[in-house]
Amino acid sequence: MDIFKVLSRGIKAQPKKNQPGAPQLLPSAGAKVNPQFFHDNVGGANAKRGKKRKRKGAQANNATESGDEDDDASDVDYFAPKPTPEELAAKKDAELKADEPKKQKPKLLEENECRQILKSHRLKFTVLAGRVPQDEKATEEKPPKKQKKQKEDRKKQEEEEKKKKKKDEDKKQIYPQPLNSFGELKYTYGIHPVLADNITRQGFRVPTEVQMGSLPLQLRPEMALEKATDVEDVKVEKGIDFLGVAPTGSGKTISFLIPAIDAIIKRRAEDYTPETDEHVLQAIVVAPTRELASQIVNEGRKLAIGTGVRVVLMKRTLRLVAESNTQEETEQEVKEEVQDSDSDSEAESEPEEVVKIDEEEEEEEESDSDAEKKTESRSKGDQKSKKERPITRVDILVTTPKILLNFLCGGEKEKGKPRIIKKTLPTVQSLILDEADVLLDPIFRKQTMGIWRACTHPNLGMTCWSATMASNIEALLTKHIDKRAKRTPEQTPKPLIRLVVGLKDTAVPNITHKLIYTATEPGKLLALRQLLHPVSSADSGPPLRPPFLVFTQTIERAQALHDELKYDIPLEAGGSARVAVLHSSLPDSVRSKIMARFRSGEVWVLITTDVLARGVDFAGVNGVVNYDVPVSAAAYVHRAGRTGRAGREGGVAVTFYTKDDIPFVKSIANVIAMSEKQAGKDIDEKDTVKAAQGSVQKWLLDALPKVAKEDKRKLKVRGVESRRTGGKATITTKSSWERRRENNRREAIEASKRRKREAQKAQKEGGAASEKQEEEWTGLD
Ligand SMILES: Nc1ncnc2c1ncn2[C@@H]1O[C@H](COP(=O)(O)OP(=O)(O)OP(=O)(O)O)[C@@H](O)[C@H]1O
Repeated sequence: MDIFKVLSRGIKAQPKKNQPGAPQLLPSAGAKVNPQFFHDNVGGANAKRGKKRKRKGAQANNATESGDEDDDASDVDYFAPKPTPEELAAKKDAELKADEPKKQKPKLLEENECRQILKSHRLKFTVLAGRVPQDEKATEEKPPKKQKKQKEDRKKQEEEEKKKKKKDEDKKQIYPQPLNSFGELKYTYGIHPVLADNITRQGFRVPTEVQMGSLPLQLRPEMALEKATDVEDVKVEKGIDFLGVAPTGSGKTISFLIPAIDAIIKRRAEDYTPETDEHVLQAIVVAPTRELASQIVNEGRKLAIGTGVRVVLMKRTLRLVAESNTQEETEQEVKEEVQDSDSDSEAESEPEEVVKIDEEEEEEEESDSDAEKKTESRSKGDQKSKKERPITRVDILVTTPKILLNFLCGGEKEKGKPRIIKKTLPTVQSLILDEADVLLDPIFRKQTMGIWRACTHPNLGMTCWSATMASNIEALLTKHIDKRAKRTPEQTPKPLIRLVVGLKDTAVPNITHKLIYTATEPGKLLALRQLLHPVSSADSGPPLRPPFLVFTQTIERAQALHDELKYDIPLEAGGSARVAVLHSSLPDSVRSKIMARFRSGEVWVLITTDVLARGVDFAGVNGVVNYDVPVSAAAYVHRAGRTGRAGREGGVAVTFYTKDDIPFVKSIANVIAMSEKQAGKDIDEKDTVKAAQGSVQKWLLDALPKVAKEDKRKLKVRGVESRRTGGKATITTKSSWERRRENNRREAIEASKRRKREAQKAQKEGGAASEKQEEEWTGLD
């Protein structure tokens, strides 16, 4: 046996298996095989050929990367004279030159091979906007026709257009180069070596599908499309706009951070002079919640180590380099956005908890800065000190929408007044929208659009990311990109390329979904307790292992559920410290502490609202419980996606539903059925859903009622109405009879207290009056 192993034994105490915080319960418990979700075997000889080439290319790159090339020792002359410094320098130069052709002439795959690889990983690229029309003249020169005939022609044309719409979609598909290994980032796409080393240091070995598809196009679009055919009208010299739709936990964050950081390093190298500031705001990442924004900052900082790129989280007290806005049209445009969003009824949206996050953030920020202002005003006066705050030096700014818009508008929104963007950010060349569908949803649309307008650089690039993307949001994005291109006709329009990984809008395909019906609200609590029970007997192999998240509809319900559950974990297993609650009403510092405790595995059950539904990455969350039904299919996808991240197997998503939820469960059941189909769990030969194997019974799926659009919209905004107020808003196992009895008792006690108080008051008043009378009466004396 290795003597060092023997000696080092006992230095580090090994935690016992069932001890609280033992490794099997830490958030790394999920089996991690491959971060990729899809690796289909696409049949045919071509597929083999594609794969073979891929392996060869990857091997070549790996060899270059690790410097493994065989050295031939037979050439070495041990007795040769020592080379002079000049000779050594010349040799180094020659070596560098020999290296150059490798970087300049990377091996690219033929389109056919790209197609096979992209297909096997279920990557689909479509050009949504910005194709440059090739035969404009031909359409202009058509001879005029008679009115009647023109009408008929138009009708025919419309019908044909409808028929061909699907075909056109396929036609617009393109097949760019995929990224076969992270080594290619350095040797083929020329990212900075320090950035490449940071990626390796994070332990990322294989690119996920979204990274495979998006990185080549974002880094070197012209190279990524070099071998693609039918792309003459896709002009990419000025870069591209990009829309990435990929499953939750598939690594979208580094897909947008790597190009952003690399572009900054390159621009800095090109433009640097001793007079210019090293840090110029060049990229903005917008995310809907503070938790997500600070997570992105952390990821960005890890990737930017040693590159000199500064990634900063936006705060109210931050001052940025900005120009005064001189465009008169801005006010009008912001108004237009509001009208657009009002008329848009189909948009997917999150419940008001999400809206609240941003608003409350402002309130908290306000209180912080108020305190700051007070101390400052004591010495120099409020206004003056505000002006003297130093400008923050930043390259990449990560922000929630409202806080940045407030900076651009010079303060909070005043009631009844339109917002005017007073400052612009002309240096920003890249705008990144994470969770773009919710940022472009009516909830955040005005703010997001305001930020977009303030980024006035003529070559602004836009990338949008989410696991779900409603078609109306996509259309809105396309419309605005087109509009922007029209405003600068002298520029070549950038194409908007969309990448969809797997099926659009489906949940994580590698987790188990469970729909559980309980007739009543108290029944849900009992069912959750049954799921929780295995927590205290970890040996029995529970189906839902900690750590897991429990989602409720409202803050009040989250709080109430926490009160009910906090003593359910035995003291020996950690007791009430194992259960925590997190929602937007809690102060920022408390939220951060709970997040840290959950990440470290100290908290096993985290009860929360939709504030944690999007983007937040807890690497090893084993399960998600939807205590209250999610308000939309998209909300289900995002909640369920907190588990099974980066390809981890074994995640479970349990959804409870009661009688009240039946009208709304169909869309969720459909998502579950589709994601199981996508994972290949329940497809028979005829490609139909097998009732027995899937989590959702087919008869149930068919029987569930369809919901009217208006009801769906209401549900998205307010959730299930009965859970907001009244008896059903509270969470308890007590029967309604018991609760009514308790209520009556409470009310009786209250009434008796009130009567007592009133009697005391009356007595006091009576006493005071008689005292006064006594004081005034002087007769006997
Ligand atoms: N190539 C990779 N190999 C292994 N792990 C990876 C890779 N890329 C990203 N990850 C890890 O996968 C996890 C999920 O990544 P990320 O948060 O970017 O997902 P996402 O697609 O943005 O999810 P969501 O839609 O929920 O926001 C992170 O912990 C990240 O570190």
